[in-house]
Amino acid sequence: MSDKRQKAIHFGAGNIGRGFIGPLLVNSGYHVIFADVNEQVIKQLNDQDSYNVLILDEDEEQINSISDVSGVVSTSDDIVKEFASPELDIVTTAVGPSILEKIGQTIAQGLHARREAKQGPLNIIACENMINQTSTLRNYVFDHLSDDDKQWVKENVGFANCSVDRIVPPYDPKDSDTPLDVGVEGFYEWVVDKDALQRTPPNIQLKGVKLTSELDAYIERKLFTLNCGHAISAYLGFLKGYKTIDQAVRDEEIRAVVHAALWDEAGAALRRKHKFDEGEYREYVEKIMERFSNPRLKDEVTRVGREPLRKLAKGDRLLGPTTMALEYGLPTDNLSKGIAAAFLFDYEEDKQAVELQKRVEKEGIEKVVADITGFEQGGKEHGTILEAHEELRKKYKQKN
Ligand SMILES: NC(=O)C1=CN([C@@H]2O[C@H](COP(=O)(O)OP(=O)(O)OC[C@H]3O[C@@H](n4cnc5c(N)ncnc54)[C@H](O)[C@@H]3O)[C@@H](O)[C@H]2O)C=CC1
Ligand SMILES: O=P(O)(O)OC[C@H]1O[C@](O)(CO)[C@@H](O)[C@@H]1O
Repeated sequence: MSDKRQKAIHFGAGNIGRGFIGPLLVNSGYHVIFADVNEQVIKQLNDQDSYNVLILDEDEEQINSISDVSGVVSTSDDIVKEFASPELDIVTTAVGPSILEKIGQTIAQGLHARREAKQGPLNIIACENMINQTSTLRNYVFDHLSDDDKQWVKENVGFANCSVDRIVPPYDPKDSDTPLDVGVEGFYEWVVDKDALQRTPPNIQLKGVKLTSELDAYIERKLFTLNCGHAISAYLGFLKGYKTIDQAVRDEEIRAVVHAALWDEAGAALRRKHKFDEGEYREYVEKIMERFSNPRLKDEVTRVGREPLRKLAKGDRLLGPTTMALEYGLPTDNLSKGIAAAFLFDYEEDKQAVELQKRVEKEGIEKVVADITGFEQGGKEHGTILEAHEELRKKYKQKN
């Protein structure tokens, strides 16, 4: 690697970091420095020349070798020093929404060091499954900056929101040559708010990234279609005893619910709000159903359903489209089945699932549904969810 090569720092050397964002930055010409708390992964990244990204599509066998990467432990001083490097151009994250607060402080220290070193502008993009996650990260960063640093950051650092879509489940180590290898689907979409970006010399063109001034439409389309359908497939699949998403969507009953939720309910609302072309949106939904059906991904329902309280947050993938559909007077029966199934996700290894089940046991399902969804007890939508919950509970939980 030449010393003058432009650098990117990516927080989170996990599935999406190694399987999507890192490779895309490398292909754009950056040397990528992964920053992670996992010291073993960081050591492997520094010890190995490269790792493989395996494309796991049904009709495609492809292996891409990713080199020109290194790692730093994100809690060490090394990461702060990297921020002061003249070659640093972009900082990205894929650590999980709940970790953004923690790395906010590290990024603030890094930006302070960059200002002290009199280095130039920079862009920061958080790639998490959450609406406007970079704005959230920016707030955490600002919590740790002095007034002078804040002024410098406002003038020199672009915080751009984005939408990020590629299914990258944990990869079975038995199937790979090295523990760093990842298995991904061929499809990917990374859409970034172009108006929030700072101009940074020498302006590397990010390859494979779509820049837009209409990010809200892309974010809602992705979260309320791909993530919504995924979550419904996961929760209904879990109830019916399926292990993976492809098994769940091959079940005719589940497939019908997911498809109707996406096309007739969430999709109908999205098409009204964002004026998406009907034909293009239909293709988008069909492509998503095909992606879910990919047996080579072996994507477990418990991974896709992870953290049900986050997924049941207002504005997230289940309640977001439901509220939007209700605003347009559209049906929500299938979305409500997905929501009801989320309340039955009693997966013992998931902390949020355990917490949710404890609340239901203690406070009763009527109250918990009302508190979490915001739909009033006695109201129509609350009733639809409760009815679906009762039906699913009786059918799959075999309790009276
Ligand atoms: N896996 C996927 O298909 C997709 C995931 N996402 C989003 O990307 C984010 C990451 O997801 P995954 O890659 O699946 O998770 P993951 O668990 O595979 O990776 C997260 C990584 O963050 C690291 N980490 C945790 N705390 C950290 C800290 N304080 N500093 C630095 N690194 C830290 C972990 O050690 C881990 O390597 C989530 O927000 C997820 O919603 C978005 C689109 C696709
Ligand atoms: O990563 P989260 O938000 O827990 O949700 C799982 C979702 O993330 C993805 O891994 C990537 O979008 C999807 O496969 C799935 O809908």
